[in-house]
Amino acid sequence: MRLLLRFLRPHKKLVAITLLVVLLDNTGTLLVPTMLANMVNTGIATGDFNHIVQGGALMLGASMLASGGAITGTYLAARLASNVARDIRDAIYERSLAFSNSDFEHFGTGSMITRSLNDMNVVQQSIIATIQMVLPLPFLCIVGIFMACLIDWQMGMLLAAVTAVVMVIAVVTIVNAAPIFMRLQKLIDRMNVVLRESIIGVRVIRAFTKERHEERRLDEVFSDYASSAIKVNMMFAGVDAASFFLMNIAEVAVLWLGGNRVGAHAMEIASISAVLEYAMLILFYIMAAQMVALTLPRAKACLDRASEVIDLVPEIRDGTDAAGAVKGAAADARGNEAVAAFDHATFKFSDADEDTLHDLTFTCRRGQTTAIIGSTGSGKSTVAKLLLRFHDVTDGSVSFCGADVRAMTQESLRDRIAYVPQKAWLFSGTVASSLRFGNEGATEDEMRHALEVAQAGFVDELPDGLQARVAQGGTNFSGGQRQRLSIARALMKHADLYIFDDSFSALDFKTDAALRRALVDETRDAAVLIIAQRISTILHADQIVVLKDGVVVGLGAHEELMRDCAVYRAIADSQMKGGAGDDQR
Ligand SMILES: Nc1ncnc2c1ncn2[C@@H]1O[C@H](COP(=O)(O)OP(=O)(O)OP(=O)(O)O)[C@@H](O)[C@H]1O
Repeated sequence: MRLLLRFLRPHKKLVAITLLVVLLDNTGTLLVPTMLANMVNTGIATGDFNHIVQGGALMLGASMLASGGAITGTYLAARLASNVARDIRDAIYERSLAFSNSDFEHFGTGSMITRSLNDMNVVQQSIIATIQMVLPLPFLCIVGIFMACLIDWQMGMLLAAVTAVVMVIAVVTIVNAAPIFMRLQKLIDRMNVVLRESIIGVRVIRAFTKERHEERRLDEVFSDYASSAIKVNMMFAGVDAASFFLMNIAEVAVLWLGGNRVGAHAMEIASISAVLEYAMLILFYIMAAQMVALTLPRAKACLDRASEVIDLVPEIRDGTDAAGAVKGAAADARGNEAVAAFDHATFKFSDADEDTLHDLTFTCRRGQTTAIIGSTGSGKSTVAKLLLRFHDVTDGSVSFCGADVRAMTQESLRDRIAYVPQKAWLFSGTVASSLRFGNEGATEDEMRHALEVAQAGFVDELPDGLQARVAQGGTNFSGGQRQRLSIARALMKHADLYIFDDSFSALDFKTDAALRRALVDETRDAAVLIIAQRISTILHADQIVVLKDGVVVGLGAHEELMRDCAVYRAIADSQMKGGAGDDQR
């Protein structure tokens, strides 16, 4: 609820106008029965035509107020709900941008999607229904009973008694239904997770002929959802039937007592219809409010789930950029300035038992290429993630241009790093829009130059060239083409540090060598960090860091390592024997 109030606050004016319009709508609705009774009791009974015309005109005014209020109220309520849902979605997305990898893992991608889309739809619909059906209820009950009392106090009391009984039944139903709705929301989440996994992994499922197994798994979650949904609908049906039954009982009671009161000359005949209308109006609104109230626990669960995301304090927090502002670090004897430096850096994933990286010390210098090699799982990509602050070290430090990365803002740090991730991911659009992701204001010449350096000449051969379509994830390109496009995207950025995380693995040896040759000029004024599995890719690096189980077991140039580092020698020997080590530059 706190979250809802927080997001309603910027729309204070719209909230006030909407409530006022809904109030006018209900006022008009409540005036009509009394006006009708007066018109019939006085005008028709006395044959006073003027009174009938005046009464009719007043009724027309009240009806117009009610219907105008209803139309405007519906529009304003929908507008308010859409704005609030949009703002919460924006807030969820904005918060997710600050998430570290473990923050993301905490929620899961499927759940993040459900929270942003499905949950917010529920909230949006609930806001509209609450404004129209729940909020007017106290006003309608109090004023309706009051108007009935004005007509005849015994009839008013009868209406008050019926209203109280129906209210109690409604509250009991709502309390019992709440847990089922909560469960329903969790099951939607679960369906989303399982469905997403099956759709993304459909090729693997087919390749392993696991279709039956997946069908069973999906059927299980769908069935769970279906049985809960059936329970809910049974409850709705029960509530519906009970409400109509009570409405009919109330009608009979009003007619019976009304008849007696008219017989006793305590009330006029048309007043029965006015009280009856108040009874029906109040009971209809209680019934509608009850239906809406049944869904409110679900909306509350959705809001709570949004709060969990929005109020999560991200694992990675911005520094002030003041104390540790990037000031440039000391240069080495050859005048190469330190860009990124690991100083006894240790890192452990929160759910891991052991350190993933342990006591790392090395420096990436401007104008130099540093390479990291090691067996799979040795922690190479984690080094890149620490530099980008997707995670923070658990001990020691990582600094960038002389400042501890934790003292910088994430934006100022990442602005100065160009990163080619291990898994080349491209956003849907065109080749040009993909490249502009790295530099919004890039000219066509700049894009062509980056493509040339990245050996992505194939773009020129596409019928639409730079305007060629890129599917989501870049799936309409081959793995090697994707890699080259994502390298070109990184090159669009003028950075202090270029990180290539296993970015040449899908390239043939010739392209790999040509690309690295072209990169030398392109990255002359920056530090380059290449993470690779192939010796041939890193052979000419100024320094090579050899990782084994998260520990640096060798640091130096190729020849030194071949001489002094058994792990490096073993990797090189295994690749040379396979012929992969031939440098084809
Ligand atoms: N989110 C995570 N939670 C827990 N452990 C993780 C997580 N991500 C990676 N690891 C573990 O950290 C270790 C290092 O992973 P990393 O991706 O850095 O290895 P890598 O050397 O880049 O491997 P590869 O060459 O296969 O890409 C692995 O043992 C991996 O299981």
